[in-house]
Amino acid sequence: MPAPTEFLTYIDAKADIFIKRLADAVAIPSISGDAKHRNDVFAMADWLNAQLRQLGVDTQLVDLGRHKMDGEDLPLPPAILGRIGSDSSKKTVLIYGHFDVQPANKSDGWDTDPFTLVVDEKTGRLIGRGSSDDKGPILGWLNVLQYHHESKLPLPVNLVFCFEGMEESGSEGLDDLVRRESKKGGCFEGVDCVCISDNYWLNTRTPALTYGLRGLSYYKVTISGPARDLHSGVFGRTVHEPMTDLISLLSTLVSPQGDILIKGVDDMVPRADEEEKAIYAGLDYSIADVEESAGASIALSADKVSVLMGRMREPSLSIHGIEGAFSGAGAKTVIPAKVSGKFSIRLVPPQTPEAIDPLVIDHLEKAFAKLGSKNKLSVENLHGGKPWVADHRHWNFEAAKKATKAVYKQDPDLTREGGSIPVTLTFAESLGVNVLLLPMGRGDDGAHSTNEKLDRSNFIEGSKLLGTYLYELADIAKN
Ligand SMILES: C[C@H](N)C(=O)N[C@@H](Cc1c[nH]cn1)C(=O)O
Ligand SMILES: [Zn+2]
Ligand SMILES: [Zn+2]
Repeated sequence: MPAPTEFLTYIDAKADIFIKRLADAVAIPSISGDAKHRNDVFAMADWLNAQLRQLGVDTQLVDLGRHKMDGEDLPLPPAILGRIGSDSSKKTVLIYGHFDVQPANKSDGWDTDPFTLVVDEKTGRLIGRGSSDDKGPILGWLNVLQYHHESKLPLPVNLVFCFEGMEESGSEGLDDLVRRESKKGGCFEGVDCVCISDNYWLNTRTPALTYGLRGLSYYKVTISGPARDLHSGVFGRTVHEPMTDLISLLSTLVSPQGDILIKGVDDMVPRADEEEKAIYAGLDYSIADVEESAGASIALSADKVSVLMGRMREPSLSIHGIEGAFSGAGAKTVIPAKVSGKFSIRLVPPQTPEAIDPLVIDHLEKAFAKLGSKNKLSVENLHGGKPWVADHRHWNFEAAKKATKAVYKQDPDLTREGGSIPVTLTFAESLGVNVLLLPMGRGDDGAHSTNEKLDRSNFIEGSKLLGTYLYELADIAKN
């Protein structure tokens, strides 16, 4: 059964109201990685919970306990579990999304306030933190619900929702909840498949279905020594400087060409054969696409296949920042007493955080010993998640392919995502069902970056896509 034409026209007709709702969601700065914003993540959970309830979803807020972040003991934001429909003749689809966002400050280089959604009428861009990652896609599901609620039409499938507020900070507490609720009698019992809309097309033209994610291992390496910050004129060339040690250590991790220099990490991954390379060669992607979304001509290679493999099927190591370093305006002549370098490794099968941790720690300890410094080293793993790859020949993907064809009049690219959604593998393993990633946004949305946006057409056509996918699933269930 195709999606009713009325559904498609309804989504078009209500576009401005849906954009207003996205503006309300973006206005809540639900930054999970910043203790100062923890109340906002709670406020965002309440906002979303109220929206779901208004649209007929039976929900509960689940307390996930507490955790330590940057030495502070904090309450974890609740997960929202919901259900609408319990018709045993219909398929049951679990929808996951996250309502937390990455940090954003105007001073990072945003052109506008990150938490005020700007509708750029000229370009059709909806600009604001979380517009693409992941508030826009979550609101896409609300748009689908709203049509059915207002038209008093039953959904073509039963829906179970699992929304969390800690995805950008390691999904703390969620794995246990998913495992618990997947058991007999749990909220997820009877789920036939999972759909996650939380990644991006490869480019700006071709819709995508995604069957793989990289995992993640995030590290904080701290060097401390002096009892306090020191004057470089008084102590320079007199003491071991933590920042000098840290920069030396960080420079041993990865080459400027992206090769990971920690022994054993790159070697863990089997090489791609010609058949696999042909998959990457067939994707609608070019070096111009990567350079356009990066905003500069800085691709590591001129070869499309090697660039795509670097993003989709190889591990990568990125250095993110240095806590405790002087970063203000002016020229302060300080020797910082304690500095922490933050870096992460994106993992691919068969790598896991457990297998990578000892290699990283051993590497850092040996490299630090070589410096002959009297400072102190400590290494922490802040969070991690395993990589995931799914069977894209499954009926869950077939339904999404048909829906894409119906809405976008195009076949989707089949992609593996370079980013991570830690809970994906937990869903796949605990429920034993297929998981599909159905992205709403484009490759140039700038998720995690400045001026994050979602194109109006992706929000509106993407909402149609999510609804149409549910109808295609119901159709497959009947045949
Ligand atoms: C792909 C997804 N939208 C996303 O952005 N995931 C994050 C997850 C994460 C882990 N630590 C911090 N964030 C990502 O891939 O970075
Ligand atoms: Zn993200
Ligand atoms: Zn996300």
